Amino acid sequence: MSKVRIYTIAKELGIDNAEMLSILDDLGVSYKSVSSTIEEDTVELIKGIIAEGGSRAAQSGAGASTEAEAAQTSQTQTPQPQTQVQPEQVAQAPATAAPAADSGMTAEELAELAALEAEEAAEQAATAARAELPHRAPVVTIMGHVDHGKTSLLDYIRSSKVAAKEAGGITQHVGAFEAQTSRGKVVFIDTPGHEAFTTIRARGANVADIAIIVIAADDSLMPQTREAIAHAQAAGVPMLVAINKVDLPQADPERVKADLTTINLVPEDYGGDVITVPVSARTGEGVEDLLEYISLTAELEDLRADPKGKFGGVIIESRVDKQAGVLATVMVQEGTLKVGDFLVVGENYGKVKAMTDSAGKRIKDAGPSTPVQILGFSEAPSSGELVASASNEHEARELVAQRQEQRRDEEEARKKPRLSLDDILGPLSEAHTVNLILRADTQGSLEAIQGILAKKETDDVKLNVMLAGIGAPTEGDVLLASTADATILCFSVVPSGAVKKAAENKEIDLKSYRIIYEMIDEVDRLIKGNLEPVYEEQYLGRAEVRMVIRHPKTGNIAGSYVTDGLFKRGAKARVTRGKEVVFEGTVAGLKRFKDDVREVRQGLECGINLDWDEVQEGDVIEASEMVEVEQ
Ligand SMILES: Nc1nc2c(ncn2[C@@H]2O[C@H](COP(=O)(O)OP(=O)(O)OP(=O)(O)O)[C@@H](O)[C@H]2O)c(=O)[nH]1
Repeated sequence: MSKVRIYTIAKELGIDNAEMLSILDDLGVSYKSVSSTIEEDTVELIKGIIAEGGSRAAQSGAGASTEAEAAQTSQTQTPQPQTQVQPEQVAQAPATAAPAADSGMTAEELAELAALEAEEAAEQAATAARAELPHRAPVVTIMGHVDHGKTSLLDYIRSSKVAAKEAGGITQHVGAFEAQTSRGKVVFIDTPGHEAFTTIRARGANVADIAIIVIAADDSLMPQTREAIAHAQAAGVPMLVAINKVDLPQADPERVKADLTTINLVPEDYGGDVITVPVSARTGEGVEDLLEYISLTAELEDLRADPKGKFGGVIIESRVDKQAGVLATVMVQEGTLKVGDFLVVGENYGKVKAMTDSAGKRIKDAGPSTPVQILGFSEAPSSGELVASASNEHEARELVAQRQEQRRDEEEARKKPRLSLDDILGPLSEAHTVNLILRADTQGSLEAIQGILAKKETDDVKLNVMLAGIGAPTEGDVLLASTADATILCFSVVPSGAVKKAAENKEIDLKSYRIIYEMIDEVDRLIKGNLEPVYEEQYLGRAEVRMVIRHPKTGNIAGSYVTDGLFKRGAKARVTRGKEVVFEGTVAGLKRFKDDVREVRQGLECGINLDWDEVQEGDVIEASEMVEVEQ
């Protein structure tokens, strides 16, 4: 029985890939990706379903609908889902006692539920609104080991996919170019390499939608291949593997695929979901397939942007031309950029005096996923800086002033560190993960270290080895660490002065070890630092209230005698009268005679302020404190 690729059959049937996957889900057919194959029988079944039209959901028995149907329904409905809860309903919810009784929920629970529903409805509305936006072209970056053919691949695509007329117009490198493929436009970032990619990310921008990892078929996985993969994974960008140089007699694409499995990237032929495409940048073999896979991946990513929305873009690169002045390449991400617009980058602004597309043609406006070179900045912005627009010069200046003020505030705040809830508890949304970049002298040491680390993970703290590389750490590692808040641990390799300095500048922990167990101790410390602290109540002491001193300002003070242990200011206090606990609170103040003191020991008299006016002679106050316990 022959098998057919999912995307091929989708194309044949004239439905998009997402819908095809949805039908397969309904039928309970398992697949890895759109390039997985399915049996002819299944294809016949799908053809039948499509011919029957709307009966698909019924046939599945689960009542599930495809995305296409969902989209149709949302179009026929009012824009806001019917279940949406209006804010005033949320506000009223706590007061509606009757439904609370009916549903068995408290008023608070009902309010919480209503708030959740409102949030969900708002999310649905946002998703529905987004689904109405037009698609945009994917932005692709090419990464891989030195000499594996990144530049050659870009050159091949540029020379074959940029219209000949326009190709003549390319006089200089602008950092990105647009290729026309049979499935539409694809934008390529023209500076290959993972450092360039992560430099942009380190400034807070994500410019590439898809990463192509180029691996030479005669060389297979090399140190920078692993680095490139780690950088793409850290960015959460989908990857396609281009196995290049397949024209060479010594090319061994199968070895590349087998090697990929050793770093947990399992190619489709091996039952995984990593798409590998054999190509030759020299002969052009496989390049069409690669472009096809790029478009398929983009389709699944459902890339959309609003050309009418607020403009947002990223600086790809900039340079100073002796005659023209500052030339900056901007990737338009949202909205439309027009000649005459005011742009704000960091704390500078400029006016777009002239704009050219990546083929060197003068243009007046540019929509999403368009790289443009603009003239108008007085200072060269850095790649990765975000670009915003302002409607006039006044607004641009105001935005710059706001940013300057914000920066000063942040600098001030940094000078006097204040603990936030996040500092104490850690960000609530994030699981505790320790990100590590490992560098060692040999593959053997790396494997030994990873073996030990795998046993260190606990349910509470996960270790994420973003990159395990042979050789000294690089500046690229420091960049990666800075975007992922990772620690770099080196075993038997030492960083160069430049890398050390880069780590210092970016405040990255970079440590070198000669003894594996010292390195593991460090990991233990990192794990410990990420564990939620566990506190235990510990008894401190007991005091008897012998008289109550009325105090108009601070409230009543319990004149007491410490019969056991000690009392501390700030300790927890529990007051018992006879056998009954009458108050629980804190020791707000502690006095010996007229002086405020931190603690009072057994056998001494003191004044205890509990911030509670009902204390009586004869009450017993017990003090305790919460102490962190070793785990
Ligand atoms: N036979 C063959 N040679 C190729 C192919 N692709 C690239 N090369 C050659 O491999 C060498 C390196 O190619 P580049 O494109 O410069 O590689 P790169 O990855 O951009 O290298 P760096 O920019 O130095 O990181 C050049 O001599 C290319 O001509 C290919 O598909 N087949």
